[in-house]
Amino acid sequence: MVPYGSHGSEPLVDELFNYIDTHQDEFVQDLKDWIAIPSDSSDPLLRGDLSKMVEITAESLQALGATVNLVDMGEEKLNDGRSIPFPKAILAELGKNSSKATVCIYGHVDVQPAKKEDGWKTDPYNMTEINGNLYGRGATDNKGPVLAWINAVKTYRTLDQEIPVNIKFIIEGVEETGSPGLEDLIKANASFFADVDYIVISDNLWLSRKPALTYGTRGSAYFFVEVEGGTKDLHSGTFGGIIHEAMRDLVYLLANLIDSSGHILIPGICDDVAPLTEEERRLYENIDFDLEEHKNNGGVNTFLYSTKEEILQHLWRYPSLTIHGIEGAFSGPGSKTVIPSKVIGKFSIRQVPDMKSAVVQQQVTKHLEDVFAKLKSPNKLTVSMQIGASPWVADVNDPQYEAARNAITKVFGVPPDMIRDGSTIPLARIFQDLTKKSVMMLPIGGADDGEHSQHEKISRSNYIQGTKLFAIFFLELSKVHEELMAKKQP
Ligand SMILES: NCC(=O)N[C@@H](Cc1c[nH]cn1)C(=O)O
Ligand SMILES: [Zn+2]
Ligand SMILES: [Zn+2]
Repeated sequence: MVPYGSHGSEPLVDELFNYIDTHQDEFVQDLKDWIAIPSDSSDPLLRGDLSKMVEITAESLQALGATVNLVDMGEEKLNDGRSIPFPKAILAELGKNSSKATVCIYGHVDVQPAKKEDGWKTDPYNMTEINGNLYGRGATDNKGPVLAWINAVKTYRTLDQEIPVNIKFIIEGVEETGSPGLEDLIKANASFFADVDYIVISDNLWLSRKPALTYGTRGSAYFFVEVEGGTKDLHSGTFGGIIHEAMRDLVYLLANLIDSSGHILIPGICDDVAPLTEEERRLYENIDFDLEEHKNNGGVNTFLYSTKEEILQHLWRYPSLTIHGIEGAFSGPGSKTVIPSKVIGKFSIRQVPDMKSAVVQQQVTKHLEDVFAKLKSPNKLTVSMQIGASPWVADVNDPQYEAARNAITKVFGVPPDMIRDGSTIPLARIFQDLTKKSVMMLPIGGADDGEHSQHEKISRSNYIQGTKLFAIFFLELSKVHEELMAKKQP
């Protein structure tokens, strides 16, 4: 095995890049195999596939020489009272050299739901390459990036090159449902994380065609608001006009959450939002972000705001409220004349610094109860917060940010934009709070990848260049870590 540094770094970089370029079809085939497994964590019927996906990931890590531990995550209670096991989480480690930095990579192998009937042009579980893009559910969120890390490690192993850092992996299978049980897992495995110096997450997108480094995410407070009218669904010809319909109450409640200009109607909800400083305001000016392209990526005509600065601030540093759906409502084709007996409205609030989930829960519950009281309805209202994930913001002066900036510049020829993300990675803040370690997000997905949407994809180029980025990041991280350790020597 050739130790890194004994022959200068550039020949090694060339060797790594060359291997990755010449083996790219193999890496693409691995992604196709992974996407073929419908590991949708929201569907209890697919729990077997999800567990299989976790096992396959564990086997890939074992094949790299990692020690792999599959950790039990307990059981999920379903709405119908049944319980099914959560997929196990993977804790794996590769290398235990105390003179090297230890980096912990987090990812998830569960995916959002996807059906061809939702309007996909291709089968979401049969990865299809069109014009350099790899289409399939999980391509960018998050199977592609997880595999890119595995590819990077595999490249070192196959070339018999020493990996310049110790690597740990934490891979889970329920990120898309809010990572239940992950906080307990980290607490229960404190010794696994004790020697970790840096935590890296690659589970988001660039903002433009320029590579990015992400130092913050919004949180998520996800609510169910249930209105129960009677014991069974009824015929609207037989009961319509003589009863208090649950759906009418629910629609009224949902309509009182947000107005048409995007203003959240819950009293006090913005009280704790951190004020915008002059220094932060200036940050938005230099970020590469094309509003027209973003509209195009989303397939929308008009945004609620007209300037780049306003749009970025409303994605990153102000809360938003989205109504996602209604369980129990008639939603199929045709004209069914039903009165649903029980309906559950689902909405979430993307929380920002310095909002707290417990305060948000109390404000939302009180508001909905007050609005409901005005209806004088005999129906039963229940409000519950299903997910309470906090926002996360990191210190961009941490050494791993310097290493990532260097690696990005080497691979893509330009330094990254420093960005935040409007979505939620529950683990980022949990890790930061529990381990007090530096957390960074190093995305490889393109701005137009369409996470959670129809036609999700990752480009072949981002997947392969991303694999190179991760391989070079190990080298750059070992350098900045060594410098840091040398400075700390008396
Ligand atoms: N790629 C990260 C991601 O999509 N995370 C989910 C997590 C979540 C939040 N509430 C429910 N799930 C996201 O929607 O941000
Ligand atoms: Zn994700
Ligand atoms: Zn996701």
